Amino acid sequence: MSTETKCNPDLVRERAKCTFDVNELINLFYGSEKATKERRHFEDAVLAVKELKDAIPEEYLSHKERYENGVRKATILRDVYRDYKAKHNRDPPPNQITKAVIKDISPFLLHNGMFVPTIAGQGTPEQQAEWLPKAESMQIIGTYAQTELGHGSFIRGLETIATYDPKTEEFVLNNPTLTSFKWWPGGLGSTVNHCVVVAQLYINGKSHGIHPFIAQIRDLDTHKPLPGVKVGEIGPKMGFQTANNGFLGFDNFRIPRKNMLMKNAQVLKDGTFVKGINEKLTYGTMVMVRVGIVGDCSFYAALAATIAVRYSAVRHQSHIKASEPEAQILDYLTQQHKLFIAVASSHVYRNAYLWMEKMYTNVMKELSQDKQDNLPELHATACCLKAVCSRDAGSLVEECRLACGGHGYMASSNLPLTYGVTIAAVTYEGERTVLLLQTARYLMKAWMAALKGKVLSPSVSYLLNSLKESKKPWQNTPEGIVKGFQHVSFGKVKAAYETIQKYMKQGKDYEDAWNLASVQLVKASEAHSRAILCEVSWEAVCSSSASPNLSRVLQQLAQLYLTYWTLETSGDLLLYSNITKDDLIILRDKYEELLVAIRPNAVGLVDGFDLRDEILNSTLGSYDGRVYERLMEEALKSPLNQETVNSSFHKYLKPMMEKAKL
Ligand SMILES: CCCCCCCC/C=C\CCCCCCCCCCCCC/C=C/C(=O)SCCNC(=O)CCNC(=O)[C@H](O)C(C)(C)COP(=O)(O)OP(=O)(O)OC[C@H]1O[C@@H](n2cnc3c(N)ncnc32)[C@H](O)[C@@H]1OP(=O)(O)O
Ligand SMILES: Cc1cc2nc3c(=O)[nH]c(=O)nc-3n(C[C@H](O)[C@H](O)[C@H](O)COP(=O)(O)OP(=O)(O)OC[C@H]3O[C@@H](n4cnc5c(N)ncnc54)[C@H](O)[C@@H]3O)c2cc1C
Repeated sequence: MSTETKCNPDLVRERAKCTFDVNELINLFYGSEKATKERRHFEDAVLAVKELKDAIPEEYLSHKERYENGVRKATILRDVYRDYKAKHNRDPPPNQITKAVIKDISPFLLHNGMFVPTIAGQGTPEQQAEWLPKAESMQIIGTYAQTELGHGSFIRGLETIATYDPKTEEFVLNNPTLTSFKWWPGGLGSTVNHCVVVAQLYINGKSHGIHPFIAQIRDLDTHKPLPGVKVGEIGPKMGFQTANNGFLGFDNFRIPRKNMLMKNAQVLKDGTFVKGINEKLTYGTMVMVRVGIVGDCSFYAALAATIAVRYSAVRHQSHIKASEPEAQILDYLTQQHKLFIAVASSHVYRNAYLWMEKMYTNVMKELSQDKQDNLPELHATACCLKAVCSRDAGSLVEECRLACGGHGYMASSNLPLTYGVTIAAVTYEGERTVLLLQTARYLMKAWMAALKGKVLSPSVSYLLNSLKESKKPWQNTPEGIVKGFQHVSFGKVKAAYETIQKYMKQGKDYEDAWNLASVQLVKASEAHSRAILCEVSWEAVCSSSASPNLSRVLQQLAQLYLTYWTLETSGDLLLYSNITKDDLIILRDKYEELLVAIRPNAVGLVDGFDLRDEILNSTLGSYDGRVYERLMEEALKSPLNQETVNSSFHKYLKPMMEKAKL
């Protein structure tokens, strides 16, 4: 981090006010002092590579140049990872340094994030032995090709066909229609030479559902598409410009039988199909990534909050009191209301991610012992938390951007790009509504089990408790608020269930009744997620090992999250819990008190995310607060500023002005 001496004086004053040890917060957030040291050490190693520094901001590059620069840097970054592993005999620690290098999304994201994990999770030991060493060492580069032009959410409807030919012991891949073309996979455009293709399996004319296959699509030497492969890039998007998303179609393209990933289901040489123990295990990589996305949401909220809080400490505009100098905009309570929820939410998502990671690891362990009892709970929880955290994080990033006024609209603030990338997570890895409806299926089942008095899984056990105990008087404590959110979820689950029953009594079948109740079902899933986020984050704060000074601030942040959402969803609480108008007024006052209490620590709190200037990549958010200098320095990099008079003057403006004289 830069030294205090070069800092904007407002930031120096803010840091002096902080009531806790920022290093303690950093170590707590990242797990330990050792984890912080190792992460910083690795980040240093990456940032020391001169070739990874961009000469000019990426926004000035063409689409093609931007991609090529992305690939160039991704390959260098890959070398740094490899060297670290060779030297330390372990992978680099979790870090976000890719953001400092690639800025947008790496063309290797899908290779590391889904191609390798799918081979590891869906391949037999023999298949893993064959593919993993090549993939991990980057002898081959892959992606995860599932979504098609016509189908993304409903994957049973995928149209890519893999027909088994027992004579040659091969699968024949075909994309018979335009809508069957793969569309979206990252890296597919021009980067990868392999992919996991999710396709409908046909044996002797019989369909056996969707399965993952490994296909080599480009020649390893020339990189040309292999015969029978039509592949390309899908063009510019809201973000993800360097992710190199692509399309792909096969025309009678043959792959060996061993290329079907057969950990779950198998096709024997003679074409016998052996079903797996649970066909949904084929969806395993998506579950893992959904858990990871909750962690990503923590990062994006932290990044946007760091930029906006530091900027708000430096920026002065208008007066709170006419007699005083122009105020730091961070002193306006409305600004605190916009920003502190982003700081608090980052901690909430982080705790939820750690909680989900544990659940995921346990279920994977159980699955390896053929125990599937807790898989539905994992799937349902990953779906709703991914859906709610990504949407909320997108809104928080946008709010932080808006909170930076006009400068937040500058690409150099890094907030527009961050918004584009964060909001993508609402759609990828399962569209929000679709995932919330998956959780709703689970909630309806849990509700029916609760009605029968059965024991429920831990994450939904509150439904049974709420059913058994009549509503107790509202308590304006964090624990009381958590209970309140559980009552809301309980009430919404019950109402959605009863709505389905109502439509069925009117003669509708279950599917139509489900569709008619689906707005309520989505809301029930959201309420369930909110109850989990509140409970998990409050418990994490209460059981943390933080010192009293830090603990006080972390509790304030967690309470801010609880109170913010109580006030945001007061209508629901009035409907489904025993909260009263008076309680809400007390909580409104409490919320204002929390904003005021957090205010002196605002800069310390974002320093506690320990995001380096290179990761922030923002004129507004640097540690030293040299906002205006950086804005001007960045503006001067514009190619339009490299010449005094642009040729368009002579070509267009002057002729126009001269014509106007006639
Ligand atoms: C400062 C802060 C620092 C913080 C630092 C934090 C660091 C931590 C971060 C990360 C950690 C690392 C983790 C790794 C992350 C790596 C990320 C990199 C990758 C990013 C990728 C971005 C690019 C995007 C890729 C993609 O989008 S790939 C394509 C994704 N596609 C989808 O998601 C499709 C969505 N659709 C579906 O999943 C399904 O179609 C469906 C909606 C689930 C429906 O399926 P269907 O077969 O039709 O089932 P149903 O009939 O509806 O249900 C039947 C039954 O099955 C159950 N079910 C369904 N799915 C599952 C499942 N997965 N598991 C178990 N069970 C399942 C369902 O519940 C039903 O059950 P019941 O019948 O009992 O109700
Ligand atoms: C940036 C980005 C990167 C991606 N990367 C990859 C990748 O690497 N590999 C890959 O395979 N895919 C990738 N995808 C594709 C992504 O997984 C899909 O876009 C996503 O799963 C949503 O599917 P869809 O586009 O078909 O949306 P649709 O399902 O068509 O959604 C459109 C609307 O229909 C609604 N809808 C659909 N079904 C239902 C239903 N059953 N009930 C109620 N409403 C419904 C949705 O809620 C939504 O409002 C990526 C997408 C993006 C945006």
